[in-house]
Amino acid sequence: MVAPGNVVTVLTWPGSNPTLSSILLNSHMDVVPVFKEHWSHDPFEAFKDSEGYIYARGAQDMKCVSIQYLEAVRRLKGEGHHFPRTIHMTFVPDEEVGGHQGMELFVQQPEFQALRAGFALDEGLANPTDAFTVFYSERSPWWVRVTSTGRPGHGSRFIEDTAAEKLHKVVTSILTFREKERQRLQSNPHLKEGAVTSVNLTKLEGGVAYNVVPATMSASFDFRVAPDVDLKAFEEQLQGWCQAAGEGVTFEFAQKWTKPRVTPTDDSNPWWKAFSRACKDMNLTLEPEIFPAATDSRYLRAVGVPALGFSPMNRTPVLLHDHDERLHEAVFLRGVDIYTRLLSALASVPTLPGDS
Ligand SMILES: CSCC[C@H](NC=O)C(=O)O
Ligand SMILES: [Zn+2]
Ligand SMILES: [Zn+2]
Repeated sequence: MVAPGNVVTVLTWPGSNPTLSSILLNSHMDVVPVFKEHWSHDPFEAFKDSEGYIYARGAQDMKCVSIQYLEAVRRLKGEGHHFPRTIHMTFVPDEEVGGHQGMELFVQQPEFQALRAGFALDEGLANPTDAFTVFYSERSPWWVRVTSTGRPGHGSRFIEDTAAEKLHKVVTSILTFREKERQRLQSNPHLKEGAVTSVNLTKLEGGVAYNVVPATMSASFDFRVAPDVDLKAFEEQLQGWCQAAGEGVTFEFAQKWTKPRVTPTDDSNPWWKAFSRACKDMNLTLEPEIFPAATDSRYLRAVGVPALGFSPMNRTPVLLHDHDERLHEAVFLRGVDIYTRLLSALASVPTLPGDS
């Protein structure tokens, strides 16, 4: 148990050489809510239609991956394989709301240290093309609430220095920045979504009556900061926008990740070498990218475990968190084949400098 009511389940397949670090196959157990009325089938029945599409909340995010890990290990064991490195499967809670009651705590516990993870796989995203996306880093979620205070009064008057005017200035600064980043992404075909910083205005709060000018109003933003951004300078920029709007404008964080890490995707990283080699042997095309949102990989990378985000779903639209989340059975089953090969390769990576 990592926190009250939050359990991490670990399944272990011991390797033949216990001095080697292990392979961690992570997946989260929780899913996001549904709007049932917008679904073609009951989202909690895992209904398979006549074409072979499996409809379910979690079909992509990420029950598919948890089951594929289990099936790949089952197959390898059934075929009598035995690898040098231990394989652990971790099933964690709370990912969808930030992992604060899950992986964030687990990586600090002795039980995690005891796993001696050398490398981890975690979730990725579907890819609508023939290729498979693999994620080597993530953007940092910064959830920021800007609160503006000003002079109240009667709604019929030209009150000076109102909370709304100053909040409007901050909103404009931030949405102007948003547009700049959007243009930067749009104008450069080499840039993928995760390589620029995104922001959305997601909440506006304040006011009590039409004819009362409120003394305070707030706006909440979901920033996803690209991993190459200087975070100190970025926070100063936020401060600058608030200050420029006038007196009494402050901000606070509801989420603030400050330890972005990059898992190398070249042959200097033996795990990448084994992973990409196995994919090449299967004729899979890989598209390495930065994960646009946040997963538990960030906690693993931050404690020094190199991690790749990979959900083997090609020719599949990205439907996580969406209505009618679904996955074709053929893609799902091929994913089991893919993990079977990947695990054989990863659990056979020879002794590394950090091992023993
Ligand atoms: C920032 S904590 C929330 C984590 C969440 N992860 C999956 O969707 C996300 O919004 O990216
Ligand atoms: Zn997920
Ligand atoms: Zn999710």
